[in-house]
Amino acid sequence: MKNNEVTILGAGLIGSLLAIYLKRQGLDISVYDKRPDTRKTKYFEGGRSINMALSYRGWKSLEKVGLKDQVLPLAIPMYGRKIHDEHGGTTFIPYGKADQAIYSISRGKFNQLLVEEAERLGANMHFEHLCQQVDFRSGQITFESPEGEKKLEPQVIFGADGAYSALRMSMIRQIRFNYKQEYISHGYKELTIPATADGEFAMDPNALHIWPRGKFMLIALPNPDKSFTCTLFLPFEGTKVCFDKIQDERDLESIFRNYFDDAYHLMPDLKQEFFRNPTSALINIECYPWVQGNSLLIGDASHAMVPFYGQGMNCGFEDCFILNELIEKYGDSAWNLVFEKFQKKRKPDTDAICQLAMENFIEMRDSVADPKFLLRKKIEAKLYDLYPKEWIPLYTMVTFSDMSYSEAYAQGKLQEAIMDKVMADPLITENWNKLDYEDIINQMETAKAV
Ligand SMILES: NC(=O)C1=CN([C@@H]2O[C@H](COP(=O)(O)OP(=O)(O)OC[C@H]3O[C@@H](n4cnc5c(N)ncnc54)[C@H](OP(=O)(O)O)[C@@H]3O)[C@@H](O)[C@H]2O)C=CC1
Ligand SMILES: Nc1ccccc1C(=O)C[C@H](N)C(=O)O
Repeated sequence: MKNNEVTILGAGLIGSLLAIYLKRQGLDISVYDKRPDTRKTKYFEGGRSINMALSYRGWKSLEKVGLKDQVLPLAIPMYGRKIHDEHGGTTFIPYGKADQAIYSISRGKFNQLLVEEAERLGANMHFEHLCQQVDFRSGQITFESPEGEKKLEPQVIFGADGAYSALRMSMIRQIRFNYKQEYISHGYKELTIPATADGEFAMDPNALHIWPRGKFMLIALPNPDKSFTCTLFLPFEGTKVCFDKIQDERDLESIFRNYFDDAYHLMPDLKQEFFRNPTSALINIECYPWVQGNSLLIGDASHAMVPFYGQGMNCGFEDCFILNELIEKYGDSAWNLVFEKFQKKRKPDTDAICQLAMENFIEMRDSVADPKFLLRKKIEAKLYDLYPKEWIPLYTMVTFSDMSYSEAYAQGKLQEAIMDKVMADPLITENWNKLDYEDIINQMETAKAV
């Protein structure tokens, strides 16, 4: 049956925030998710969750709908990376200026908060509804639900149903839909560092901990219950240290004692968790167009990225913010125009952040262990101090600003080329304080003008 409803597929972080934005526009919203309602049933996430890092774009999108203060208690500020070397030593590398942080947050409670707010504003939430397909000719969606098969014909459909989107699958069957997916060679495993016996954090809670080991790494992000969610990233196969080579507890112990000894002593449940939790894959998805008839893909459904920049959620939230601005500008009866403007504006930006996320893996697992990387960061921080308009470090543009991702990417590449030249000086370690900073800025201005 045709109706005036707007239907959102997926009640994940993006689907729920989108429902909040659209309810505030006064629209009639129904959200359908294949999962059970996690507020009513104990739902096991499957031991495959990675903590997210909320940053400027995410906070800005939450603030716009009045949610920042409610979310803050769920989040822990991390002011920089704490690098753990193989001998148990640590180095701190700040993310930005002293008061700039990214915020560790886990998906469960945060998602519930967004679902509750959407419902409070009047969105109709339907759980255990698996979207099977969308027929673009009739505009009909088919769901499988506990009451059996259901068919709906909403006015507008948003696919916020994640990396394995059913809406996108239906679009793929249409003509001229470009689609690219890539599984990277590494997978991940969720592990835990629990609170200590006296109920404290086992490590500094205000940092993102990294054990960079070249081709692989372990990371840990803090939780409000004083535990850390750790994620081990290893190649699936083919290297000395890979998931394939960890067949039993002895293999596991030997790898942890060799490479992550300080963490090993903080992980009493390592063996159970390692063999119980699944090894999950990491995928990058780019596709276009995002619009088909009355339907639009948004969030991971249109641009699933690897997690290494901590931008997947922030980018999806920014999608909602930008879409909302377009609705405010063109009205909620001009969906075709809004969707067209949205995909044209957003696609270069999501391509840029997908690429940056891939590149940040190499930085996290390898570069951060190199003393020259630290020096490079120091020089860039000084340039930023001296010339705050002319030189903004890439990490700052992506994480602490809302400059478009594509602009940040382009500017970042110019800066990278100039810094490569600066760092090539064999005497750089002794010279760095006496560098001709003005000349570096002039090089940047020339590069921008070309
Ligand atoms: N920390 C983590 O472990 C995770 C983090 N994220 C973060 O969230 C960000 C945004 O994710 P978002 O775009 O909201 O996607 P999500 O994957 O978080 O949410 C999509 C929602 O739609 C559900 N769904 C999937 N297929 C269907 C279907 N056919 N019918 C109905 N519902 C369906 C999913 O259930 P189901 O999940 O059961 O498939 C999920 O609840 C990501 O970029 C990432 O940063 C996302 C996933 C995991
Ligand atoms: N949340 C994550 C999950 C997995 C991997 C990385 C992150 C990060 O946030 C990385 C951070 N932005 C960094 O650059 O140090």
